[in-house]
Order: sequence, then structure tokens, then C-alpha cells
Amino acid sequence: MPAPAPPTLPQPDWNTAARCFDCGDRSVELLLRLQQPPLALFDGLLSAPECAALIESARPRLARSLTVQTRSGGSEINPDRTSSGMFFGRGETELVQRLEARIARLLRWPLQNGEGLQVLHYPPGGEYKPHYDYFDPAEPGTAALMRRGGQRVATLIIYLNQPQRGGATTFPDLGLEVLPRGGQALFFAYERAHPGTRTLHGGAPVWEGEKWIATKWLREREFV
Ligand SMILES: O=C(O)CCC(=O)C(=O)O
Ligand SMILES: [Fe+2]
Repeated sequence: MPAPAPPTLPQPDWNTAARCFDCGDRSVELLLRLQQPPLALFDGLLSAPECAALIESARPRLARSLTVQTRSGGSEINPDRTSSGMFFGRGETELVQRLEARIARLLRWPLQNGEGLQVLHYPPGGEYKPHYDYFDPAEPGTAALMRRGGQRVATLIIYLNQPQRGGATTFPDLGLEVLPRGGQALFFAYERAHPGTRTLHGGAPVWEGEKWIATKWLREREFV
């Protein structure tokens, strides 16, 4: 039998119909899957000590989150996003390397096509209003953003802790809410930069406790 063709979008190998997916040094368990848009929730991508270590290595570098300014391709403070965050360079620490290797294996997408891992912290009241992760083709800044590896084609949100109340990741067009739990990861893909993908999503306000996530955005080509 010929080797299976590589996927044209990041996605796990559903053909195995497996409950557990081999990520090299770790196996993750599938908890929920939606076919359209392609979306899946996995358990155990990170261990509890790994979640804690990632939080502690990000904490000293947190700054108020910016969002991509689509008009210019730069970044700006955005009232819709009351979190603070930081980016790790790709492969910056041993733990980041391990995590990136797991993601590449799980989603069958080249490690080089991933942006650096972003860690986000939401204090009580913090939220990220619904948005799309792809770059809007109608915005003039998009051409500059896409020079670094093309469009974003998929997102992996990794939950690093469990807020006591609130902080779900919501998909308004799907009527879906995913409650954060440390070590779990939510994947979704968008084959085109269009609302028809129904990938509108946001981080609902945290009512009690705090929320920590790490986000990996995947590009069409090598991210430089
Ligand atoms: O906080 C969340 O659950 C959503 C985060 C998000 O949308 C992102 O990082 O792009
Ligand atoms: Fe997002």
C-alpha cells in the first residue's frame, strides 16, 4: 500500500479511529471531535508539572496583549483583549521544544510552519472577544503578515490551568463552549480565510480565579 498522502491542512490522522494519539514521548486522548469545522479536544498534551513549568517560565515576560493591527500589519493594544501574554521563540526552551515536537506529530504539520508559542494570562474579568485567527484578506496589513509563512490555517489552544469559574473558549456560530482544564488542548482548522468556516471564537470572561493558556498558530508554509 502506498504511504498515506500528507494532509493539506493540519489535522490528526483520523483514519486510525484511535482513542489515543501517539505524540512521540507522550500519548494524548481524544475527548471530543467535530467534523466541520475540523475541531477536537485532547487530554494530556502536557503533564501537570509541565503546565506549571511553562507558566513559570512565561510569567516574568508577560506584557499586556496586543492584537495584530490588520490595517498596517503592526500590533496594537485592543480593549477586546484584556489579557497579558508573551511569545516564546520556536524551540526557545527544552520544554517548548518538546511541546512543539508533540504538536507537529499530533497534527502532522511541519514544526517549521508553526509560529512561536504564545502564553496568555487572563486575570479575573479578563476576556478575549470573539474573533477569527486567520488574517482578513480585505485588510491592507494582511499582505505584510502573510510574508512570514502565508495564512494561518489552524489553531491549537493548550489549557495550562483551570479557572474556578468562567473562562470558557466559546464558538458562537457552533453554540459550543469548552471549559479549560490543565493539560488539555483544543484544535480547530480553517481551510480558507472566511467566516463560512464558522471558526469565530473567543475567551469568555473569567469570573473567578485566573486562566492560563498557550496558543500555537499554524501557517501554510514555514514561519520565518
Ligand atoms: O482564551 C481562549 O480560550 C481563546 C484564545 C484565542 O482565541 C487565541 O489565543 O487566539
Ligand atoms: Fe483566537
